[in-house]
Amino acid sequence: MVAEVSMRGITKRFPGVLADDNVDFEVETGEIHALMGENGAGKSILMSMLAGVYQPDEGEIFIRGERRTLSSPLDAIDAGIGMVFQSFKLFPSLTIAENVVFRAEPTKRGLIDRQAAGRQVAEIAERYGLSIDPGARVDSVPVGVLQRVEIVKALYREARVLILDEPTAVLTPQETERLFDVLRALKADGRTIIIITHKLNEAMAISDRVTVLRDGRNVAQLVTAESSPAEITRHMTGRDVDLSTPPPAQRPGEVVLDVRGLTVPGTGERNAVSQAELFVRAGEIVGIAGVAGNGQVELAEAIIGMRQVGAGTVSVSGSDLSRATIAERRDGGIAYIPEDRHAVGSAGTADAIDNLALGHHRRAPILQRGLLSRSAMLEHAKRLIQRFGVKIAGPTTPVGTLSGGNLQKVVVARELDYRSPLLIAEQPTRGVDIGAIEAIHRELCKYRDNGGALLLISAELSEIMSLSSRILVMFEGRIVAEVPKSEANDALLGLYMAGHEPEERHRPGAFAATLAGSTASQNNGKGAAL
Ligand SMILES: Nc1ncnc2c1ncn2[C@@H]1O[C@H](COP(=O)(O)OP(=O)(O)OP(=O)(O)O)[C@@H](O)[C@H]1O
Repeated sequence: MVAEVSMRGITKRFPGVLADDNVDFEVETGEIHALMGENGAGKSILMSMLAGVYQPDEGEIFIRGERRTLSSPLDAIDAGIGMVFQSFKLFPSLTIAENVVFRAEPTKRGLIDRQAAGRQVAEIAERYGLSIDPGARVDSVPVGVLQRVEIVKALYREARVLILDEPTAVLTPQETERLFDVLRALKADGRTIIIITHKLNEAMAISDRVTVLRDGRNVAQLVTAESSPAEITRHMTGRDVDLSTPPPAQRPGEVVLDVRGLTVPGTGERNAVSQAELFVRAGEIVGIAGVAGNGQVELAEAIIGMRQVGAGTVSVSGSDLSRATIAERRDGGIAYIPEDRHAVGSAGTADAIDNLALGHHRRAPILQRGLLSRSAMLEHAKRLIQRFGVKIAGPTTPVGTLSGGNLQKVVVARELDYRSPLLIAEQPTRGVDIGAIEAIHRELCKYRDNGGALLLISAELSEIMSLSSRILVMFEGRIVAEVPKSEANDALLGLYMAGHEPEERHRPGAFAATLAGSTASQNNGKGAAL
């Protein structure tokens, strides 16, 4: 049988980096094929060559037995290949429908038929259960929706081969299930799916076969049903990885973050965040769960000062920072790992030395007698690159060229190294490989054990449940429930995330009331420590 896709002897070099090294990669028609490997293993670049974004230095590509030169994405689309990338390739000022049909617009009497475009996009979205509003402008919708737009865009072009680069990173468990239903339907239709993923459970659930890349080489091709997560992990990392639940927190200390009555205006009628009340204590991790777009990002941005607040206060370690600038808040003790590591978390054209020094440049040893010390910056960068195992050609490499997971490590390393009393971490392990997730979780727990207060916002319920001692659930801009770790499970959190009324003891504030009560009785009725 002729393979749908056959890449033979593919090599791709960048200055100082051998991204793919003589890779053979084959995918059968109508299969779902998972492409796995650590950050920087060469997965995205290999698939970018199939999508016509990059050209191999050596090797050949055959599509259904025919040798093809894919010099551009248009060539790839012509060959029936569509790719949904990790970083979105959308025009912010255009609508979702305009983005989807861009360069393939339906026309009527020679003019673009906007109505038909909106209708067709809505039809695809509905058919595959991807909820989007075709008329909404791209810059007005949250990151989770953007991912769905990218998926619809590829589906609109009716790709025979659909490549998805970590498509579920921004989806909830329920949305992921729905996407998998879509993928299964596409497969039943005879289409071929290649899914790049770091999630073993996803690969096990959805794929027929798995190819593993390590250091740019194809090290294993496995039939999923005959393999196991442990075997795949060993091929990816060359070692056994400990993914057991990290040890629980010790007794938390004083309140570090205290948010009261925080309201953040939204773009429409509804507030993005309404009357949020929350606190995080020293030595404690508090998780925020919620379907993307329910105010989590706005809440974090309001706390760090990136967003205008309608009402309410934000205090850190007893200081009211509600009117402070971002720089003052950072100096006041807030570190921040933003959801969008490209646009917010890093400067892509700057090198690792500069990116890792950001924020640290106002303090010794990097700031010396009012001047930046380049040698201190270099030492700082080298130390963090080593500690976090960032795969990078050298400290002077622009971080925009790093693989997604490695860029994430740069941002996490920089923010943890502030040793701030409060850390707000949004999706800290999104797109990060298994070994690195283990490392980042270990670092976050170490931060907590050293007395740090961590507000963790994550779409990964398993991550939230394994790290947090309390979980707040956001729905339509409100904190609607508060669940202690001991009572949390997927099903319960899923219900609250979908807006179900919480049980009495999970109502927000119920925990603080218990705490205040017990502290009050311990204090002989002299009042709560909160
Ligand atoms: N434009 C570029 N210039 C220089 N090096 C690059 C460029 N793009 C990628 N690289 C390097 O090529 C290697 C492979 O990158 P690739 O993005 O394929 O990794 P990946 O396996 O997809 O990783 P991740 O899981 O983190 O996304 C990495 O070391 C990366 O830093």
